[in-house]
Amino acid sequence: MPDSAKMSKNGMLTTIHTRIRSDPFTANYELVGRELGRGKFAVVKKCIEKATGKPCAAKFLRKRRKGEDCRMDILNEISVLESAKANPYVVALHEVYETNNEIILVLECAAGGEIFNQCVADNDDAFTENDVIRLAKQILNGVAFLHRNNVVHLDLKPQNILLTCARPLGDIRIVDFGLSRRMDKITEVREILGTPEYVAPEILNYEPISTATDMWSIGVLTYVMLTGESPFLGEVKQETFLNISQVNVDYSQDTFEGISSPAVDFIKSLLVKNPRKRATAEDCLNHPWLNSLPHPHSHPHLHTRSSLDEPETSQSESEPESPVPSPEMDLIGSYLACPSQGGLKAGRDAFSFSEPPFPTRPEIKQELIC
Ligand SMILES: Nc1ncnc2c1ncn2[C@@H]1O[C@H](COP(=O)(O)OP(=O)(O)OP(=O)(O)O)[C@@H](O)[C@H]1O
Repeated sequence: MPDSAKMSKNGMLTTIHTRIRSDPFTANYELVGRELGRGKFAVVKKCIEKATGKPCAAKFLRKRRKGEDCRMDILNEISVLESAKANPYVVALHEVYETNNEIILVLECAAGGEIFNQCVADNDDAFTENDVIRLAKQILNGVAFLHRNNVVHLDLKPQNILLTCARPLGDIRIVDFGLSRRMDKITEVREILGTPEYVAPEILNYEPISTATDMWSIGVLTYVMLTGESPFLGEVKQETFLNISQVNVDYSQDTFEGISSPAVDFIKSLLVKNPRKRATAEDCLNHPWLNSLPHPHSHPHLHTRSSLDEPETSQSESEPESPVPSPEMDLIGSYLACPSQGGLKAGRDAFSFSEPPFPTRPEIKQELIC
């Protein structure tokens, strides 16, 4: 049965076309191996489709969270996945099952795990600059597709960019659309979204969000992929937020040793406080760094493994143009940012707080994302 509902005022899309199955998931899939990962309200497990032997990833999402029914949030995630199914860099959704307590998304399995692991690796598994160029093009291809379809991801970070294969280095898959929003019919956003190290200054300042909000996160992501360091990470969340709002970034030779200057220029075009002056995904795809010849050297953090001998995968040429025109993205809504719920874990978790780190706009009623 198709499940449909209205667009909610905060940009959640809850009309879906995928049939929600009520027969037992285990009748059609066998769970195998260990957990692939988990988030706050979901656990992801590897499974095999019995009929075909195909490996998949089953994301088990709890419908009730903190005493609230969050089924609509899950429908929003499904809806976004559906709208991005033509893009090869957004994880594919195969099927959806529903039980009393959970909704199970059967996803394409990205067997190479999170790029986070290679970002923090200090050995031969770390990325070279050429690897980062190839992966950044793929991330931008996926994000440009979302943006053309008026979708913002709002939680882009190394834990949500997966690899089809870690060695040899495969292609990326963007996952976790739990915080994603449609930007066209949105009237107001009064939620706290994102992950401390990756959130844009406009979120901390209660200013409108837009596709540019994702672009800031891509700037942070690229910095982390190239240097292995998180540019705004402070000892405590308040320090992280201060670093973000002051755009306090270390572009020193020391940090960027062995990394080309177009790479630094690329990051600088994204870590711009004013969202209107930030590069768009299309701008980035045309940036000289992504269109340069292979770089002969790598940062010491990155070592020397080269991706040059690995096959190039399909890029934007294969992707159909979206018919949806770009909307005005700049008066979408306001975020209310709130303070810490404990120590940072190198950006693993999206945040939602109980009190703001900075003075709040009194007229904004706080609504926590569940
Ligand atoms: N398709 C997939 N293939 C392989 N691993 C996956 C897949 N989807 C998710 N994972 C793993 O599970 C983790 C959690 O998934 P996801 O981020 O979608 O869950 P979440 O509960 O929405 O997370 P969060 O609390 O950060 O919002 C991912 O970081 C990743 O490691």
